[in-house]
Amino acid sequence: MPNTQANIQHFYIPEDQSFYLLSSKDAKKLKNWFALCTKELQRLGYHDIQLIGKGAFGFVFAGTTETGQEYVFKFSRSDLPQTIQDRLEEEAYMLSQVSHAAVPKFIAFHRAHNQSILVMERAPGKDLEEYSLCFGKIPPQMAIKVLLQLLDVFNYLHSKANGKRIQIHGDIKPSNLIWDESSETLQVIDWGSSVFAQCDLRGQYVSDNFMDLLSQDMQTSNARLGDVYFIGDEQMQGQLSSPIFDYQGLMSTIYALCSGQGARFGKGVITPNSLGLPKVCADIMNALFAKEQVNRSEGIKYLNTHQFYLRNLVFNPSYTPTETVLLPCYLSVIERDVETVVYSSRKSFLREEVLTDDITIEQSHDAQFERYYKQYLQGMGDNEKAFITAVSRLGKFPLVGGMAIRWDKQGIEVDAHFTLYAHSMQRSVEQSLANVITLARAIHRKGVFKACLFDAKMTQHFSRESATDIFVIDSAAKIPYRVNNELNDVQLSREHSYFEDGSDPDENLTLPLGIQCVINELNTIRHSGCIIFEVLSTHMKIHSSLVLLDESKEVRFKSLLDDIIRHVNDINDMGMAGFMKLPGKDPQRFSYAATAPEHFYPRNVKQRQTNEKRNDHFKR
Ligand SMILES: Nc1ncnc2c1ncn2[C@@H]1O[C@H](COP(=O)(O)OP(=O)(O)OP(=O)(O)O)[C@@H](O)[C@H]1O
Repeated sequence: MPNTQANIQHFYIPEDQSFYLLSSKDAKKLKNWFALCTKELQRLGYHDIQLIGKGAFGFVFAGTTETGQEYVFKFSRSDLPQTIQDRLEEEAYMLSQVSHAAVPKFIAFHRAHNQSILVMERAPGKDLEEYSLCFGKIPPQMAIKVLLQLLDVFNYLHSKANGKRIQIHGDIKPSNLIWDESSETLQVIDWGSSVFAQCDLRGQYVSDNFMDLLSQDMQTSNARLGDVYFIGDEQMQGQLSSPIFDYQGLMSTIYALCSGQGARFGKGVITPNSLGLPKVCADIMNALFAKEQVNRSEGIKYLNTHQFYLRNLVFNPSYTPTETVLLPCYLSVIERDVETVVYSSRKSFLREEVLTDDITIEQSHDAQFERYYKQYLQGMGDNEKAFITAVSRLGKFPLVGGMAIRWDKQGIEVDAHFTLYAHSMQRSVEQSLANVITLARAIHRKGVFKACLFDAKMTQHFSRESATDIFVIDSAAKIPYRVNNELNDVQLSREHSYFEDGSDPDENLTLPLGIQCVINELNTIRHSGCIIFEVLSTHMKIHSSLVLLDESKEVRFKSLLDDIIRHVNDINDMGMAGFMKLPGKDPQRFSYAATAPEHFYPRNVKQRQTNEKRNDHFKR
């Protein structure tokens, strides 16, 4: 088991280490590495090389062959332990075993200078996580298409026909499904968790003969963990590998896509019955999410025997359910590329939860498991995990701002302000914000949760040789801000300092008096946003997203921000400290609610459609 204590060092943990938050040395190393990969691929005769994705294990490039075929090159991260890097070769082998139209073909596996590269065909389209971030919750008719196509892949994968071994994918989730909008077809990628199944769907050992059974250690699971945000109980508990894993991944995927979330944890609050799905689909989802294994197995059986019924469900393309905006997001006048990073007080949020070891599988060397630990999800209840995950998802939009949620006896009080830099994503962002609120309403606790979203491209970096040296300050270093008069009618903003309720456990950096005085004076000028100081032994970062709301004070505001830079070398402590100011009118209040209201796809759509058609005809 990884040492939890050792992993929990900083409170404000970015979801993913943004390139823009790396020290200049690390950023240069990564840039050089990308350049090297690109050069290497060009040398091999590929053109139009671009970085198209990154995951926990590696980076993915795309390139085109001389004959115009598009390939994908998956590089393992060179900073991972060798045992994990070797997994890419196993992934290549498992992919090479698959021959299905919905799976990109394996091309080659190379190892050069300690660097492994997996080459495969490029699946056309967008991965479904990105798709759902762009367009929000997917409609039920699309969900059914995704579901049926995945069942078709499973049908092939899990079959023993023609001497084939039962293979499981083991990591079905939105970002591993590439959706081609024009043909409405999907392709399944990322075979890094794929194994040959030890059991079939009925739980019978899979083996061709008796001797095989004797020679195999049937007590030890060969399962890979998959993504902890999407896997089911069987895989999480390290049971023998079976096709059940894929059905759990499938249902988590459909659930996440239909609810606009990035995980399955919220299913007890944003229930399958609240997603606007046809009742039969919600029933199947409920069965697959059931606590009792027997109900889950029944659900899979039902799903497989009722595919015909699902295929023939009728939807009304003009039907759009009404949606309530619980928290608005404001659109910036200018659209631009923002590298959003979320810093939140999730560590103190978790600290209140009882830490229990709910994982029994020996997974200490699994990178996914590390990620789970790093994000402090282990030991939390499902609703809390869902809430934290929903906040993290906000960081995937070009969105800046902040939010403070306070739980009290009557419910929650929410102070928030968000600005979105891509107008087309407004619906998706507002759905994600609504999810944060719905999940917060289902959690009973006392205290405050705070989250700041800022653009990592605006972060100011300072470096020094060692912890006892002073930081080198570039004369051009400036804390950026923008001026906005649009919010002038808003009442004086409320400050949310992380110190506001006395000494905050999330704060472990003591700022020098000079900076504290500047912050106090800044607080008297109408502005919103956040400023966060992060001091490491040889690297210091000042993250910010400041909006001045009183133009008449601009000269003073600017000079105070310059004063902060001047005082940087008075800091003789390490850790983090931050301040957030929200322009909030009155904070919004919401009562507690254990679950979202029920909502199914309306029945008799066919009849309504026919009536509508008849009326249309009549009008003509
Ligand atoms: N064959 C492919 N065709 C198109 N896009 C691909 C392909 N393979 C990978 N990608 C893109 O690269 C991203 C990362 O790839 P992949 O999921 O295989 O990496 P990983 O390191 O295993 O990620 P994870 O952390 O999800 O396990 C995908 O989400 C997808 O956008």
